[in-house]
Amino acid sequence: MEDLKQVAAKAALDYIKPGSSIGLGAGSTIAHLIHYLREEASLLESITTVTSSFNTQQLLQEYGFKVKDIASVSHLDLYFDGCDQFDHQLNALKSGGGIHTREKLLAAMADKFILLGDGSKYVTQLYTTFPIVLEVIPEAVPFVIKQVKKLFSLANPVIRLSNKKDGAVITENGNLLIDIWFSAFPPIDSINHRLKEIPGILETSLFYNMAHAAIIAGKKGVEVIKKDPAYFI
Ligand SMILES: O=C(CO)[C@H](O)[C@H](O)COP(=O)(O)O
Repeated sequence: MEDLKQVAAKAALDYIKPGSSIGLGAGSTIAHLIHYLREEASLLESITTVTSSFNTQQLLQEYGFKVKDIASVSHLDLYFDGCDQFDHQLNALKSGGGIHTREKLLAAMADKFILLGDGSKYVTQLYTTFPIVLEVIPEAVPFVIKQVKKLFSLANPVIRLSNKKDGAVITENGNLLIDIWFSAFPPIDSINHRLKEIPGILETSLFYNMAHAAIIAGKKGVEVIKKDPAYFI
């Protein structure tokens, strides 16, 4: 059977011009895109890449792409990333990877932020099957948990634990992750503002009003969904 993530990744190639600066996120769809980019000699040699993901960085380096450090970049032509799910307004949850702070940084510096995935990721509205994740400085964890419970009666905030070692997951920035499980989401246009008023929270995994377009592959083929129909990608 055809791998739809692979189909979406191949379609993304049409939007990448030689010489451009490209940000790449995490996951299997992005890995497929990198495989396709490698097959295009004019792109492999000319594009500059930067990534939010350790695994993606390993792949890019193995294939000989030019990879810049995030700290040396303030602008990107394009940022491609997968997600756990996204809605009709292109609001996305990027909760699984635990690297959303870096992902959001790269998404924010790109002229065009394009989500990639198979059709299963596209939902009418975001479901609570995924948590909203907070990256939190270690000293603030008990305070943040208390404040989240006060702010949202339907929230269950839990520290993300590692299943590969004893203890909590520690992010690349030396912080902890708090998964907030909701039985129902509060209005999503207010969630980020409300959470980010709590001192100690670095970033949330809700990418609200950030993506410009999404390329998804389903049984009926590839669909490009644009936030603004007049938007050119
Ligand atoms: O947002 C993410 C994690 O938080 C990843 O981009 C997403 O999980 C990748 O998914 P896939 O492997 O289906 O491309």
